[in-house]
Amino acid sequence: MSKKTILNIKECKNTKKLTMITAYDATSAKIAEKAGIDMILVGDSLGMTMQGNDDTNGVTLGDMIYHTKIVSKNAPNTFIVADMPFMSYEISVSQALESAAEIFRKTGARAVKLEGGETMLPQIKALTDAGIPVMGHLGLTPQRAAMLGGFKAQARTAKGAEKLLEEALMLEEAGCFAVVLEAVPYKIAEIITKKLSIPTISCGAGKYCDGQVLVFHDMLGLSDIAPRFVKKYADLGEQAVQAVQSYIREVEQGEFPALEHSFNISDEEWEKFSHK
Ligand SMILES: Nc1nc(=O)c2c([nH]1)NC[C@@H]1CN(c3ccc(C(=O)N[C@@H](CCC(=O)O)C(=O)O)cc3)CN21
Ligand SMILES: CC(C)C(=O)C(=O)O
Ligand SMILES: [Mg+2]
Repeated sequence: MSKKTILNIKECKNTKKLTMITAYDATSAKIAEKAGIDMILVGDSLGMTMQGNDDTNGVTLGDMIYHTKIVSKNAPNTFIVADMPFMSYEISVSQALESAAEIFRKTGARAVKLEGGETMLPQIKALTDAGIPVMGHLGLTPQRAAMLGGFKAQARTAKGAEKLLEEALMLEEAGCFAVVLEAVPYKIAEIITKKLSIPTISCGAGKYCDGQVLVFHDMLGLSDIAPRFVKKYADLGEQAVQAVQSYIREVEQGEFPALEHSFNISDEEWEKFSHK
């Protein structure tokens, strides 16, 4: 399987559901590529999954570059999108261009994702004009959680839904090749999906979007947070604790390491040594 382009991704609208998962390190990148995912997101959710913070706002451009480089190297045939972290693009168009250029040059990401609607249109236009594909992100935009009153579902009023639809259309017009809709009612996401000609990617936006994204750690049961839109496909966190407990018990009881985990020496050499 070879690396997709933004054209391949756009073509998936109305033909094939797009699948996306986050990855932050070599292990998750290899697993995602081996499984055959369409796109990997190096999400700023790494501030929570990798760094153990309560939000994503502590993540720096340097952090994103570090993790995206590792992911690109270990998933060389998968389309990789890197999140632009908090305050690396909001200040000005030139800041956005410089930050995205650094990500693009140094990491092997094929696109960047940034959060926000109308106020980010100048940044989105400038990046796409400069040749850097942009994935939009609307609805619950975690970098603005403080303004939204927490990690709360969005567009649950008629007025909020109107605004969301308008902004989604603006993002398409500004040049985004796809847009993530996070934590919005599925009926609203369905309407937006029908009105846009670029793919919509659901993260808690229901089944009518053109694709879906989940955080690696959440779907594998390795995460502390559990938004209602996550389905746990495995319980690796619990299995890992049990495995470490078995290890502790076996070491303490002298069962591990056994002979099969140990190196031997030939009898001849042993004789020579032990008579010294
Ligand atoms: N590991 C991880 N998974 C994510 O999905 C994720 C991150 N980190 N970090 C960035 C944001 C934060 N996200 C979150 C975090 C919590 C809820 C949550 O607990 N929501 C509640 C309340 C919803 C409401 O009040 O409307 C829920 O029941 O889903 C939702 C999205 C989504 N993103
Ligand atoms: C949850 C997804 C959409 C994201 O932005 C992230 O992982 O950072
Ligand atoms: Mg993110």
